[in-house]
Amino acid sequence: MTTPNLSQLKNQSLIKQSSFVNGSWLSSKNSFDVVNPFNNESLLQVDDIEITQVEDAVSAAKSAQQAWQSTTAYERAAQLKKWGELLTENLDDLALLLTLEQGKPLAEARGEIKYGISYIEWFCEEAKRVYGDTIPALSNSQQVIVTKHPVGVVAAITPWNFPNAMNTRKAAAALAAGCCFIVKPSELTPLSALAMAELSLQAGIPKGVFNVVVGTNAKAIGEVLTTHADIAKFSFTGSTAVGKLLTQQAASTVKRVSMELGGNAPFIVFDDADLEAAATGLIAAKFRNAGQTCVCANRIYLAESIKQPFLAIFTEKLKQLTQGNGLNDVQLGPLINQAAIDKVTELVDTALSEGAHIHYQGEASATGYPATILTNCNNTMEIAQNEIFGPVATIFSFDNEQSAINLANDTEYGLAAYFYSQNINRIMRAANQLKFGMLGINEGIISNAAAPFGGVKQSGYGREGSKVGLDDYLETKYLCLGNLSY
Ligand SMILES: NC(=O)c1ccc[n+]([C@@H]2O[C@H](COP(=O)([O-])OP(=O)(O)OC[C@H]3O[C@@H](n4cnc5c(N)ncnc54)[C@H](O)[C@@H]3O)[C@@H](O)[C@H]2O)c1
Ligand SMILES: N[C@@H](CC=O)C(=O)O
Repeated sequence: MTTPNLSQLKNQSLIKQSSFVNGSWLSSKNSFDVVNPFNNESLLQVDDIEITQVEDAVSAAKSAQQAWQSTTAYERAAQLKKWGELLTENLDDLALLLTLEQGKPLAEARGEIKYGISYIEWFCEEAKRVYGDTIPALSNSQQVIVTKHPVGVVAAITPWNFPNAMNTRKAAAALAAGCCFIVKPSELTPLSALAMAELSLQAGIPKGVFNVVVGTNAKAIGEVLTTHADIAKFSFTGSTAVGKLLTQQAASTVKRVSMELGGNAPFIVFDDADLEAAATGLIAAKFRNAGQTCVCANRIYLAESIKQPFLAIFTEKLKQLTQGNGLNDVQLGPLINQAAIDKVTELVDTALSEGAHIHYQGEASATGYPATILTNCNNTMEIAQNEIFGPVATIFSFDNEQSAINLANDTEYGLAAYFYSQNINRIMRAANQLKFGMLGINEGIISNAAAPFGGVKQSGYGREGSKVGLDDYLETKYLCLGNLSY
C-alpha cells in the first residue's frame, strides 16, 4: 500500500497552511487539522481564519475591484490563461493533493483537475464575448444601447466533494467578468483551493483579485460573506439546507445569489434500452466519487420486464470495482468522514426496516462504505427522498412509461436525471416531462464546461459554465440617448 504523504508532491510550494488574502498568506492564532479520509490521519495543520481577517479579505477585494474591472477582457483572459497553464503544469501534484485530502481515486482526481481547468479555459474565451445590444428606438432622435458590467466583488462558499472544480467554475467566471473574488472552501478540503491561490500568485493575478479564506467557523465566515455591504454577489455550492439559510442571509443586502444545491437524480432504464450501455452508464453515474456527487444517480427505476437481466449485468460490473486507498489502483475511495458513513448506514438500515432487500454488497475498507445494491425500494422510503451521497444503488421498478416519469419527478430536488431508451419518440416525451435542470439521455456522465450546469426546484438556481455562465456576474445597463440629430 502507498503511504499517503504530502512529501510526495514534487512542487512543495503548493502546500499552503493559511488563508490567502490580498496576495499574502495570513497567519492566525488557532489552527485545525486537515485529515486524510482514508486513514483519518492529519495531513497538515492549517491556520483557522479570524473573522476580522475575513473582513480584511472583503476590503482587499473591494480595493482591487476598480483596477481589475478596468482591465480589458483580453488582459483578464491572458491572466486566466496563465493560471490555467500553471494548473496544467502541476496537474500531477494537484491531483495527489486532492486525493490526499478528499479521498477520490487518483485517476478521478486527475479528471477533476482537468475538468476544473476546462472552466478556466472556457471563461478566458467567454470574457471576450460579453456583448451588449442596440435596440430599435421609439423615435429617430433616440438610440437605445444595452451594456454589460461586472457586478462587483463576488463571494463564494464551496463543498468538499469537488475541491478544485467547484472553485474554478465560480472563480474563472467571476474573474473573466471583471469581478474580484473571495472563496471559502470546505474546511474538510482547503488544501486544493490554497494550492490554486499559490498558482494564481505565480500567474501574476493582481493582489486582492483572488482570495481564499479557510476556517472552521463556517457560520461566522458565511455571515460576513452573505451580509457584507461591499459584496455584490454571493455564489454557493453545497447542500440545500445550508443554501436556504445563506439565501435568507443574503437577502438582507439584496445580493445577487446563485445556488448550486443538492440533487436526487433518477436513473430510468426503459424496456427498449441497450442494457449493456445502461449498466455502464449507471456505474459511472452512481459510483463516481464513491457516490458523493451532486449529480449521482440516487434512485434507479427499472422497467419490470428488463429488471432481472439488467440487474445481472449491473451486478457483474459492480463486482469489478475495488475499494480502498485512492492512491492505489481502486475505483472507489473512502467516504469523506465518519459522519458520512454513519449517514449512509442509517439510510440503508432504515430502508431495510421499510422493506428493501440487499441484492449485493461488496467489501469496504474501514473508512469506506461497501458498494451495495438495494432492491424492493419505493418512493415513500426515506432513502428515496434523500441524497444518499454514498455507493448505494437503490432499485425501484415501474410498469409503464408515464409512471416512471411521475416517480422520477416525485422529489423536491431537480438537478440531474438520466434515462436510457432507444425510441426517439419516448426520449422526447420523457425529456419534455422530466423536471430537472440537466438530463443524461443514454449517457451517464454529463459534466462539460461548455454546457449550462444547474438545477430547478430545491436544487437551486443560476447556471455555471456555458455561454450563459457569465450572466450571473454581469449587470445589464440600458442607455437611452435622446435629442439626437444626425
Ligand atoms: N449543485 C451542484 O453543483 C453541487 C455540486 C457539488 C456539491 N453539491 C452539494 O453539496 C452537498 C455536499 O457538500 P457539503 O457536505 O460540503 O455541503 P454543506 O452544505 O454542508 O457545505 C458546503 C459548504 O458550506 C459551508 N457551510 C456549512 N454550513 C454553513 C453555514 N451555516 N454557513 C455558511 N457556510 C456553511 C461548509 O463549510 C462548506 O464549505 C451535497 O448536497 C451536494 O449535492 C451540489
Ligand atoms: N459532479 C458535479 C459536481 C457536483 O458534485 C460536476 O460534475 O460538476
